[in-house]
Amino acid sequence: MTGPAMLARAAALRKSKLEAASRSSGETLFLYGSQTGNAMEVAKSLNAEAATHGIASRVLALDEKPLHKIPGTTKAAVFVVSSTGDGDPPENCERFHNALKRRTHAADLLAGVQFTVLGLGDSNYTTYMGVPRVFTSRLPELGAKRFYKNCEADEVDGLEDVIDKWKEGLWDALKAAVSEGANPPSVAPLPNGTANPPPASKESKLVGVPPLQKSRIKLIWQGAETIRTHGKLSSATNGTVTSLENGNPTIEYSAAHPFSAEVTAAEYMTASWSDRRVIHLEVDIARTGASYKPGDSLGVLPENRPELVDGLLERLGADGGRVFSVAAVDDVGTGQGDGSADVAGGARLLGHVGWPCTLREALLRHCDVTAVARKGLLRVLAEYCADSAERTELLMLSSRGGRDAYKVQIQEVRPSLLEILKRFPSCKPDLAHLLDSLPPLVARMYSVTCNANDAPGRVQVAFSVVKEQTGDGRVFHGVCTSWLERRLGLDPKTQRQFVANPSARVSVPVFLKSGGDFRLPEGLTAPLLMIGPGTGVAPFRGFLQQRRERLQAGGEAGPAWLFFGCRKEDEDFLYEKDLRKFETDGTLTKLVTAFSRAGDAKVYVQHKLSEHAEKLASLIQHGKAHVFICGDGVNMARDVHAALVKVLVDGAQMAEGDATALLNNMVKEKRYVRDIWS
Ligand SMILES: Cc1cc2nc3c(=O)[nH]c(=O)nc-3n(C[C@H](O)[C@H](O)[C@H](O)COP(=O)(O)O)c2cc1C
Repeated sequence: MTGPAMLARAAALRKSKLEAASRSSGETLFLYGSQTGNAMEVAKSLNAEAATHGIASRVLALDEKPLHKIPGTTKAAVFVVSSTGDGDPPENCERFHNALKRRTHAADLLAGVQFTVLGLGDSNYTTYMGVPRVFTSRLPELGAKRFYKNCEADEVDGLEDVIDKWKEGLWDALKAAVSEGANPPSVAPLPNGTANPPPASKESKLVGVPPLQKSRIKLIWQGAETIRTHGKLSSATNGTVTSLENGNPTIEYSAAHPFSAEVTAAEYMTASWSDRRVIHLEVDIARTGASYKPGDSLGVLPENRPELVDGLLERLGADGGRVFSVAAVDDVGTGQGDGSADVAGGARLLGHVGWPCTLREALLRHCDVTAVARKGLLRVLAEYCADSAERTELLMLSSRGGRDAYKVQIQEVRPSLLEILKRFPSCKPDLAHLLDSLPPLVARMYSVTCNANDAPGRVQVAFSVVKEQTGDGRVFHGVCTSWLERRLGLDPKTQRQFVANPSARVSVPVFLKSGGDFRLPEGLTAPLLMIGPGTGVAPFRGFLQQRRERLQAGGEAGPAWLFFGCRKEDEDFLYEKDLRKFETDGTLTKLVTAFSRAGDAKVYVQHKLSEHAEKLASLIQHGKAHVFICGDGVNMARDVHAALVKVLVDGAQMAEGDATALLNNMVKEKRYVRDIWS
């Protein structure tokens, strides 16, 4: 037999073995990649619902189960994935997503695995369904077989209805998929509604209570010794554990592996009398050896408020200083809980917590305890109420029938986990179940606002201190930005600025992330149209520093326009001095400002675009301009897009359809790039 024939035969043999292995065994998985918790909630509730259909399954974040551990152990997989940034993978599926994209796998890597993909996205983003579409195209290329239609749920249409409709056919298809071959794994079907004993009379009137998302994990309490053997630093006094690297150019830093960067400068950029606070922050990254370009972002890993965490520990009656490891509840042989063994069929559960660690560390740095409580979490909390009225109330809030109450009492009022537990005093949740139900505390991304050569060894970012009025008149403080403000010792009332102190250095855990297509075009000739209201101006300061550097090296340059918007010239004109200087030294051809609160009528950047319709239309149509939009709010991006269509209609007498087609084409050519957040 020739070499290639032998290889082909070996591959065929491997494929049939794999197929046979996963036909006769292998589990059903709901795998999610989720940044803000939607996909996680959907996957967890699908997993809980599967039990009501008699299907035994497991739910995992994608990075809890490496790609190479899918074949052989997995029979059917339902992937529920979203995108973040500009078509970027959520933090908890970065590794899986990157592995999936790699072109070096055997074409039959996933032979025998059956799948379907539920993508969550928002069609306002340029790279709509960026990540889910990687899954829908790569899984079959690697030999996996689709057992049910894929679905794309768009935030614009509302996720729930689309997902409910898609779910209708899912269960029969999944049952058929898992029962193909011998010994389908199953559980006795549970009655629809609660997965628990017959409800009390008031409960029985509730409509659409979701099935309970069972705990996947148990906690294994350990001595502090474990921490030392895993090379982490521990502080016996406050029970916190940190695994932050302090500078090693060979390491690639990421959310899972941040760098502890010293703060070198920080100051308010907004007036002392303004209720809006924007902070310019600079950190030292010289020791990382990392490089970046304008358009990239700095990820910051925040901490919850210590008082909140201590209050939670007290309410839970738990000792925050105790160290724990994690094992799967159904773990039989593996999962020694010592941090070295994989658990649950090759998965490392609760990977985002980075166990072993203390309970306080987990709640302080790894679990989000202030996010809007998901219905799945409320359903879990209901399970631990001794008082039946409290249980019924929590079940109602988690139910389909309680949709309006959930909106008002949970989404609008935004109670933290501690506030919910205080409202339901009889609730004594199991710690493992609670930790497994809390969403991860994810990194917050801030656009780099400088050019590397203008701030050697440093990175600068700008961020608004987030505060929102809640439905009951309190103020919700953004986790990361208020943590940074506190950590920097800045005081908005006195406008106290940060002063670097060598004997009391302040550091924050960070990592850099590529901006993808959000880049200053090569060369100088293409006209630039930059639209960045508020902190959306941040990347453009970097673009303009980079452009100035290129201009100094000589060469013909096309025009560059910047549209900036804020409330008032003397209140929140971010980087005013720098922007004006760019205009006077010729880096910027024109700086157009929109002050929304300067006069009687609100003026925004989109209004200013219309004022320059003819010139802008010519730059876009004939000059092949590159258009960049950056800023807070999907609405802003939508309004600016509509204004650009109008610019082409009014300024170049194009038909509306042609104007839209031109802009869509520019998106494809990467000449129209947006970086928006909400
Ligand atoms: C900062 C940010 C960036 C986003 N980027 C994209 C994107 O590039 N493409 C897309 O289709 N949806 C994008 N979305 C929409 C999300 O994918 C969508 O809201 C989804 O429901 C979030 O699911 P998750 O909570 O599981 O992460 C973005 C949302 C945010 C907040």
